[in-house]
Amino acid sequence: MTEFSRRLVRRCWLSAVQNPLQVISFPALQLHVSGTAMRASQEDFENAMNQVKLLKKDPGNEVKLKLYALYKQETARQNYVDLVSSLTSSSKSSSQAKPGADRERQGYENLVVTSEDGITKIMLNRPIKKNAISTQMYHEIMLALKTASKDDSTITVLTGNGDYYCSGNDLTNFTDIPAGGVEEKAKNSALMLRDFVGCFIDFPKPLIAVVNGPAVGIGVTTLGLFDVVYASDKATFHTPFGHLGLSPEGCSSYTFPKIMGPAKAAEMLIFGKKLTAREACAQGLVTEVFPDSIFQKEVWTRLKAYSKLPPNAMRVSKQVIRNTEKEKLHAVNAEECRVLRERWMSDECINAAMNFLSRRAKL
Ligand SMILES: CCCCC/C=C/CC(=O)SCCNC(=O)CCNC(=O)[C@H](O)C(C)(C)COP(=O)(O)OP(=O)(O)OC[C@H]1O[C@@H](n2cnc3c(N)ncnc32)[C@H](O)[C@@H]1OP(=O)(O)O
Repeated sequence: MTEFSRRLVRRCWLSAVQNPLQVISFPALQLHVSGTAMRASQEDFENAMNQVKLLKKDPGNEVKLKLYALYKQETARQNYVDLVSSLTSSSKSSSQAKPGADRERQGYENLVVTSEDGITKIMLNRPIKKNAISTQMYHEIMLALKTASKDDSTITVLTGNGDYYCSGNDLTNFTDIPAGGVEEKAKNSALMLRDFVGCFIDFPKPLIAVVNGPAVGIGVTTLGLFDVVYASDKATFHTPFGHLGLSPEGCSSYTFPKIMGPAKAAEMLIFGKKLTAREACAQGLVTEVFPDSIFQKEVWTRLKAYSKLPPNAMRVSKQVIRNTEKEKLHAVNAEECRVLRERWMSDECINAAMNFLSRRAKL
């Protein structure tokens, strides 16, 4: 490693620890002082990124992840925009509901959770990031599901705000490396993922996915654990695990072959074949597809009718259908998380995540 890159890496690391919200600044570059904060200009930042690409020696996965964690901090201002956008969409969503009839649950940063007409609706609300699931969102979704499992609604719905249903795991989740390094990160992530998927396996009431747009990764794999999946004809279903150096999760290694047969499941889970909504419906992953123009109206009319059915009968029927599988599903979940823990530490996976973060690759 050259002296420059050593200083660059050290500076990045110190910057991350000391100034988590400060725009990245590099010692080899001229710094601009604005008020009390020191900020590198956009040009400085781009120069530094180019210098990193020119490093002769690979600084290793851990350092690369730290660099990209800092790279993402350049977008701290974007977080402000995200937050404002989520506030705007929350108020839009509540304005669609009848005044006074809708009970909005407070305290979620990236979800809007409402209960009305016997239906608890959990809406992923990070449209500017295509509803990618951040670490905080995993915890929020778990909390929302646990709360919904005990509330007085009869059915629970998961959907997305904006043009996407969900773009999968937030690929910046892995740039936040704890003191114990990548291994500790992988261990913690596997534990969190196991709990997250466990909440879907154990959910006691009818669980319905209203897939309003494209679904990626874990947004697709968990669909095998829903009771009913309605999709807009604009939705697509993509599990690009091969491209990302990953392996299946969400119990899809078990549910997908069962739902669509092993060959179709392999095309999706090994080769990352993207399905249209109609293909996903033909293969049994989706219950019914609706033209996007009438999707919301048709689906919610139907769900409101379903929500009036006797709640205990619905609950018991779900249990009869699902309970024999529960133990198997928990075992599959544990095994998928064990394999993923290894995958997350692999060069294949780390390089794929960095290619996305450095804007070199998209699906
Ligand atoms: C942590 C433990 C649990 C782990 C569980 C594991 C799960 C596995 C998976 O889920 S694998 C799937 C991971 N997802 C992806 O690989 C999708 C990556 N995203 C894309 O390829 C594209 O963004 C897109 C095709 C979804 C949409 O492309 P489009 O051109 O329409 O839009 P943008 O790319 O401009 O996206 C808008 C902003 O949203 C950010 N973003 C989108 N998806 C993600 C994501 N998954 N992670 C992080 N960020 C995402 C994107 O970066 C843009 O942000 P910007 O405006 O700041 O640039």
